Amino acid sequence: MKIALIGYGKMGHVIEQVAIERGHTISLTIDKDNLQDLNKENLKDTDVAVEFTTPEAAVSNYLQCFDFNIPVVSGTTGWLSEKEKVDEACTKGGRFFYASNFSLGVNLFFQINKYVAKLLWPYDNYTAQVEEVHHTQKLDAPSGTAIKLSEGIIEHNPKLKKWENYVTKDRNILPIISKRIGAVPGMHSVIYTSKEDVLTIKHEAKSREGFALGAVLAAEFLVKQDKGWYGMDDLLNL
Ligand SMILES: NC(=O)C1=CN([C@@H]2O[C@H](COP(=O)(O)OP(=O)(O)OC[C@H]3O[C@@H](n4cnc5c(N)ncnc54)[C@H](OP(=O)(O)O)[C@@H]3O)[C@@H](O)[C@H]2O)C=CC1
Ligand SMILES: O=C(O)C1=N[C@H](C(=O)O)C[C@H](O)C1
Repeated sequence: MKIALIGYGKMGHVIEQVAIERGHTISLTIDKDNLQDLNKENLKDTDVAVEFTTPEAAVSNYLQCFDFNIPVVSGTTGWLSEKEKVDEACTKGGRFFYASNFSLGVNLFFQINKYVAKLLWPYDNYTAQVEEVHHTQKLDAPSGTAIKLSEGIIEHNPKLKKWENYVTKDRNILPIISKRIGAVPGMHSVIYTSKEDVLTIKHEAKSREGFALGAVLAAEFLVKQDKGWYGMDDLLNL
């Protein structure tokens, strides 16, 4: 496959490595300083774009690619308040694959998380909390993964009404605690605490390679699909 990389930062570089290892070529690299190169002429030899940029840039990058009939895989977090625009574009012909976290382990964690939430919610002695730790360059908080974990818990716990990104003793609110430390690639925990014990489910990324491999596998999957919005549950048959 010929892959256009949109966003050539920490993730863009690791995706390039993994894509080449899997026999793909990079047809185009777009970063903040050459945005004008994202055009029809430059994309004519591209099969799929892989987009890891910023919350502000992501949606306009997707829509531009769809206009040129290029399918997009994206892992950029923090833009989902604009989800409707992308939904609409996908009904009109856009091919899109989105995951807030492309690692296999985290996608299994999403499933385990819902199961544990279903088991534990009737026990009033436990209170839940989500914690995420990332490198100090991360722009958004809470992380996209922490939001998805929290939505999974709230879906299965009728006592919880919403999540908030602060510590609270309100038992109707699920707190998400965000920490920014050094170069941590990504750590997520769901913690249930009672007077007697603590039950923790935790995922720790050792590097960015797991995210990059997931994104390249998603690109290989997306080029074979029809228009629409896809995610890791489609890729992994979860
Ligand atoms: N889904 C997943 O599995 C993962 C998701 N992420 C998410 O991916 C995103 C990127 O992460 P990361 O690579 O660490 O961040 P970086 O800051 O290292 O890279 C982002 C790159 O995008 C560039 N950029 C900014 N604006 C534009 C634009 N309009 N068009 C094209 N490129 C642009 C930046 O350029 P410049 O430096 O010049 O500003 C930078 O090189 C984040 O939202 C992060 O949360 C990260 C890891 C895994
Ligand atoms: O910004 C990052 O680095 C990461 N962002 C994603 C998120 O917001 O969930 C995924 C991963 O944890 C790394």
